[in-house]
Amino acid sequence: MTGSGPGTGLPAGFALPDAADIDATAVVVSLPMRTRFRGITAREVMLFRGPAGWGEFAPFTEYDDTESAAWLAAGIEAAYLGPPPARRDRVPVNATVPAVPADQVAAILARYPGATTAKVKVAEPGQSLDDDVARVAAARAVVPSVRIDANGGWSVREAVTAIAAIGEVEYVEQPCRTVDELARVRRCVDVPIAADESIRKAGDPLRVVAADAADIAIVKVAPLGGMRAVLALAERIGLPVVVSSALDSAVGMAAGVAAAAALPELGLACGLGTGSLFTVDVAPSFVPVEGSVTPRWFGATGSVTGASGATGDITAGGVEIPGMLRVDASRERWWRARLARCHSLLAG
Ligand SMILES: O=C(O)CCC(=O)C1=CC=C[C@@H](O)[C@@H]1C(=O)O
Ligand SMILES: [Mg+2]
Repeated sequence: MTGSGPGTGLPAGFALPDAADIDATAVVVSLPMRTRFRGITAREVMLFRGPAGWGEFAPFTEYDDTESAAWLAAGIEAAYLGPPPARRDRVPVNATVPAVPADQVAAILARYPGATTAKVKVAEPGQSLDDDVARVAAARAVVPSVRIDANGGWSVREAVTAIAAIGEVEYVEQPCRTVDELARVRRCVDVPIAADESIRKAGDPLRVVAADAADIAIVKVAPLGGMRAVLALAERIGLPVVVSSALDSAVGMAAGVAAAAALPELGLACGLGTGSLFTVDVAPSFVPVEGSVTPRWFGATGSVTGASGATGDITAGGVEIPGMLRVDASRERWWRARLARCHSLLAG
């Protein structure tokens, strides 16, 4: 059985491990968050171990199996192949500011020591442009460079108005939902446009280039099918890239940092500092030092304590999962069924 193909990122000829092998070491945890982010206050992730270390399978719960299969490929790549060779030992990261009231921004930025760039969420449903302007201004008061992410929340007209009101930013990420709208906004404003959902959720991630819709590509390891898929896309897309997290645990973050460390060129800060959004993680988070994080891999060496198919603590390869983070039996069954379905899609 091989697992290569579009959207998986696994190399041709790679022997897909059996679902039962993955299931045997799989653990599902729920990481509590300090601040609501993309509508959630706890992040569920499934973790498993292979010969190269830990891998993560954590598509957001509302994602369907077809989209989620790429996330499984990324976890399998991590656990069975490990990281590609690194070209640098420091990866600059941005601070990530959720759609909080402006008076909370400074406290959030304090968790990113030395970061000089903040990515501020805007266009949150139920909030106003004044809220966005105030939040961005609060970030600008602390860091020299601010980028914003609208997650497709604006129409073209709203985007043009909002960008003018918000003022100078490094770039605007996904101002509108579609590629054509991005292209239209890009023609109307001077600020660079970054594509995120238009790449990670697209049938063809290169369409943003053909449509002249973006100046910068946001690339994420899990949705794109793995570290090697990100490197291949970065080579083909011909735009500066920003490797960002998918709200990963420390295990998934290790893959994001490894991909960023392996890129031939990295000129922009990456969105890999979201470990700070969790109150507790499965390993010490990638907390920035002087604005950068250091690649680290959660390997397969050392003893394993604890069993996956039960409650209780598990430690292995630098990962420490306290039993209290593990989900209840019904969530565990849901994740294992999802794993089996996505594995079938990869195998097929
Ligand atoms: O880029 C960052 O600073 C952090 C990552 C981040 O913003 C996201 C992670 C996960 C899901 C997404 O809604 C969100 C994004 O849109 O980029
Ligand atoms: Mg984004």
